[in-house]
Amino acid sequence: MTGGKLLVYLLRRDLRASDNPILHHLATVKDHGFTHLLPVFVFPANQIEVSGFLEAGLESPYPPARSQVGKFWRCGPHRAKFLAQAVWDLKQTLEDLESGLIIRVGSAADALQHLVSGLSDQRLSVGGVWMAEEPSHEEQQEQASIAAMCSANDIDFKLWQDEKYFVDDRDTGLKQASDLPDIFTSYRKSQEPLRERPRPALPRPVKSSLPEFPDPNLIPPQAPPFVEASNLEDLEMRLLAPLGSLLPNPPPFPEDAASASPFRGGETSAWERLRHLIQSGAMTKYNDTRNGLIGSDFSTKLSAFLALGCLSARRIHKELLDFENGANPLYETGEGYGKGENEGTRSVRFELLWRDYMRLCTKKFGHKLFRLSGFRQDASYHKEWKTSDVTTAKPHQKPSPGEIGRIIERFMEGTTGMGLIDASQRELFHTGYTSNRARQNVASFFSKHMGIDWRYGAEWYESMLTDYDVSSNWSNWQYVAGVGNDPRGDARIFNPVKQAFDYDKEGTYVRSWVPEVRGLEKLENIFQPCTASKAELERAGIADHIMVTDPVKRIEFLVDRKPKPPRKPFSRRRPGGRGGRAAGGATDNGTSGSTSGTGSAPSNVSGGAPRESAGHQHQVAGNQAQQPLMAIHVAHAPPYKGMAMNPAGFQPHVFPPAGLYPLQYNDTQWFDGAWDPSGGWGYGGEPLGRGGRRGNSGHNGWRSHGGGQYAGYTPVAPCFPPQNTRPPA
Ligand SMILES: Cc1cc2nc3c(=O)[nH]c(=O)nc-3n(C[C@H](O)[C@H](O)[C@H](O)COP(=O)(O)OP(=O)(O)OC[C@H]3O[C@@H](n4cnc5c(N)ncnc54)[C@H](O)[C@@H]3O)c2cc1C
Repeated sequence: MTGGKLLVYLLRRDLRASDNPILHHLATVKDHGFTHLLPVFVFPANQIEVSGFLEAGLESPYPPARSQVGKFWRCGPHRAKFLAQAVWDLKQTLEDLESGLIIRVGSAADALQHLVSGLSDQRLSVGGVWMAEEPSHEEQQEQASIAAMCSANDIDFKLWQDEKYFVDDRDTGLKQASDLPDIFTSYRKSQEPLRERPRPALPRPVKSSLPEFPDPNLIPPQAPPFVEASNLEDLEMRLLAPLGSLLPNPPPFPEDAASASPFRGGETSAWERLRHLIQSGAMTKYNDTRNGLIGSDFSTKLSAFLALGCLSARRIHKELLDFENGANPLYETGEGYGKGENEGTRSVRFELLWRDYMRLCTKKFGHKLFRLSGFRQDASYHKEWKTSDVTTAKPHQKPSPGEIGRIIERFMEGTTGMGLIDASQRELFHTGYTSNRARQNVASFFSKHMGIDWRYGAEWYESMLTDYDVSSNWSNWQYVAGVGNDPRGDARIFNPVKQAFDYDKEGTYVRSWVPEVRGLEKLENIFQPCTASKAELERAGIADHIMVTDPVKRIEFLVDRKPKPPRKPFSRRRPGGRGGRAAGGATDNGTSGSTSGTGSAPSNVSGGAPRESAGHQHQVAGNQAQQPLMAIHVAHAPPYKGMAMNPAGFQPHVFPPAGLYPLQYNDTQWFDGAWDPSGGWGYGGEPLGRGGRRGNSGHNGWRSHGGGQYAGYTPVAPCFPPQNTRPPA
């Protein structure tokens, strides 16, 4: 091919042939100027351990791919395997198109330099390197190093717009990244109606339409000290071999448990999944089922495909459009075929916009994504996070760094003694997946109940999740940990016991992944085994289990048998106002709430979600119909319960300015309260108006706290003036 001009296309998270702007361009535009195309995928040594590819006796030039804070493998076995399958699937697809893919390990810049030098040795010229842009810090650094390498070798370098998002970057209306609103709802509103926003998906190139793949004999082999994998099994084996045992005491895989996301990596499998979701009606039902914990079809399970770019968000949208418009007979069997957008398809679009938003946050905040204090610019925010690192722990830290280290280990093993958390952590460990509902609870428990440096949790997720995505993972962790873009910050705390009652109504999920509790009968014991009587624990054979003898946290929670008092007639409830969401003070995602007095579970302890549900009102109504008879039990007598609050500095009848103020319950937990001079205290929803009614009964100013569903909380005078939380908004 002397005299030919070769284009190297470096693939990263765009592992697909369909809706791929670079392949589409090469397949459809005549004058791109290249005679040959060499698609390349490099397993990046800083993110994925590549020592399994070493030639015998040689050492890696790269440090182990371990995380910064917890020193976990950055890419654990589930994602490594899924990624290997996705890369291999793309290789086969490109071969079917009469092209191909070469697979390398190391740093992308090193690998490309080696290829460029090797190809020039053969007097073949590399004329260009193209790749799709990624917004995250390391990927940007990688782009810069490849651009520098190209410049040094006099090669054209082109960065393409990454087109795997729902609303294309060029259509958001944001002039620059810093224009992104800090509240998702504001961004969403600026993009609605979502169904009309995405650009059309690009077709898959047809056979022989791509520039010729170079003669394999001319392509230099993998640079030493590494060797190439000979087939998919070999690739998987080399990626998995160095990882060894991930935990000192890994939980055994429970009998009868099954992965909710048992899918192979790759574009082929992504399409199968997408078609199944539409044909089976699962997409249509999505809004009703999305908070499920068990089974494959309660949510789409498209996240891992999206994370690696095996599927683009706008391709999902396109298939949904075809279904809604009755334009593809393949989807005829799906409920609602040809009947336009339904609640399910609308909600899926909504979630895909959340994904966009997380990526735009990465663009806006850059490396702050990984910072302990998160996106917050707020100088008054001084939370002391607990750590297992003796060099950074505060001298007065309790538990000690050593004890925190052990707690983190138990968190990863799933033996904290908190059923929902342990079930989710074991599911994650065994399968690489856990639901969004479970993720929210896990992140909240770790960062808010335990107060441990949330980055350990985020890094563990990075290691374990098959669908790990830098923006979605770190932004969601920040959001739940109260340092990201959740306007409620520290005020949003999930009560994992109440959440288990709400979302694991029969205890099936916890029983499934924590088999030790299968012998217990009562739900409250399953969700927190330490609450069971000695006799019950002995009968179940777990009286000496560490989850029982030394739970990392106890959450006082009463199952109250008292019937719910009648609700205030709707006409007598105050409209609008601040605080909770739609009736019941339910926060995001239809977390159930209650409008009644003592004896009902205050929904806001459980809090909302790092995503709102497009159909939350529907869900809330559903939950209210089956109001759980539970109450949060406050461990200490509430000194101000039912009294007019007279916070320091504020006299009765001298109302403070509108804004957010902290309230305290249980001596340790902090919540925000929102004061609205027109309506009193609201605490529960998003105070700055994400829709919905106030969370509590809030009327008559100070007095409002004592009644309503928040009767269990104890506002105490020392909370004022605000401390340990953000200042009034
Ligand atoms: C602490 C925490 C960490 C998370 N880490 C990741 C991660 O690394 N990768 C990841 O893809 N998602 C992450 N999520 C978001 C969400 O939990 C998963 O996207 C979802 O559970 C994947 O299952 P699904 O595909 O069935 O989702 P569905 O409910 O079917 O949603 C459809 C798609 O919308 C997107 N989506 C849904 N919710 C969110 C969200 N909150 N943020 C961003 N995108 C969303 C996903 O791409 C998902 O596939 C995290 C959430 C939390 C609370």
